[in-house]
Amino acid sequence: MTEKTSRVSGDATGAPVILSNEPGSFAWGVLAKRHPALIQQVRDAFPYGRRQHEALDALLDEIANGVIEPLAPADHDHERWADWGKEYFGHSWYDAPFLWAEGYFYRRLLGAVGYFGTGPWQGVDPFAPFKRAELRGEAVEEELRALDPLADASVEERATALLHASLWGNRADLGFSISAGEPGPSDVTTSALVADDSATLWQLLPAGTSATVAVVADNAGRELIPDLVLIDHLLEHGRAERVVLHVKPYPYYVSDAMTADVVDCLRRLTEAPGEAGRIGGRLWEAMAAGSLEVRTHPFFCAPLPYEEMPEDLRVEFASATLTILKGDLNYRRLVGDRLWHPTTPFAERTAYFPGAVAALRTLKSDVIVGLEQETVDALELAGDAWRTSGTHALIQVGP
Ligand SMILES: O=P(O)(O)OC[C@@]1(O)O[C@H](CO)[C@@H](O)[C@@H]1O
Repeated sequence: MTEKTSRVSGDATGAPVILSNEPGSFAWGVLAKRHPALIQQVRDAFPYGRRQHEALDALLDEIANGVIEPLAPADHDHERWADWGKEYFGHSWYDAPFLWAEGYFYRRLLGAVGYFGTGPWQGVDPFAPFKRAELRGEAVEEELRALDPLADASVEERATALLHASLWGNRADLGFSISAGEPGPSDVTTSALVADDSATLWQLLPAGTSATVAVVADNAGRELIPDLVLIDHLLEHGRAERVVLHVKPYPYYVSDAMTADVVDCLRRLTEAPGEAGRIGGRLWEAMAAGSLEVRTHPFFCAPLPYEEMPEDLRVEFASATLTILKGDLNYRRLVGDRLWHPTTPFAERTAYFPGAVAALRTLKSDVIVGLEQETVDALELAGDAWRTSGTHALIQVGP
């Protein structure tokens, strides 16, 4: 890693929890630079009134100069956050665990713009303009056109291409592009995979069985479209009889998908010509038939690792043949947001998971497990910020 590693706090597991208090570290940069830039983008995208601008100013000031304040007692989720944040309120944002601080930042941002209030801005997604622009953009257009030649490829080639499209779709996250610039769509290849358990993934889903696959979505738009195309492939080729797509209950981490985003993506697909339109039509029917179902749960916006998932979600994942977790944040929550030794076995970190789980993730934060030592050595030798720059990806299956 050429970047400074985040300062951390250790405990009995031996692997330190990532904090944001080391200037120059990735986590510090997210709080000190990415979040203020995001607030500016949101201000520019909406004609907010004075109340919202003042609340956003206060949030910026609190993060830069103050201490973490709790939610107002009248807020609907005050009690939940009072519990999750009791150790951190009254301390600097930079000294709280990075995972917690980011989750709470998004909750406070939504509060500041009136998302949870009773006024006219209730339910207005502050990130919707960015998501919409992406969905209407040339990159999506091109990606949809690229589905046409794939229709003639062999089933195996198609399966691999669609799995990789879903994987690399994770690179196109809007929060990431705030600090990293627009990712180039075609400058990455499978050789950038630092771990590849795709053979195991396909073995878990042999054609013709009655598998249920849970897909825990990450970003909308350029990530969700290839996720949906992969889901269509699983259903169409009998690798799954039923797919449950889990999305966020409210706007989160800039471009995370909610039900409204699934609807927008399905419309985008159905309105497209050629193969994309046919896939969109099939998915629309799958929704009506119940073989594709969208669900959400408050835990998806909780600042907690999956190890602490509630019982109803545990039962849900236990009943799936395979749960596919998309993206960097889900990975951090799956293995724990800590500086593990990179060769710590993925199976060890996911042993608590109630069923088979696959992570499809481009690397956009310091957390990593399950690598071979020679892979780590080669990555370190290359000298770039391989853990955080989104140039590398992984497919890992456990436990
Ligand atoms: O979960 P995603 O969309 O793949 O990534 C989320 C992300 O952009 O947000 C965090 C920093 O804000 C990082 O963990 C990661 O880079």
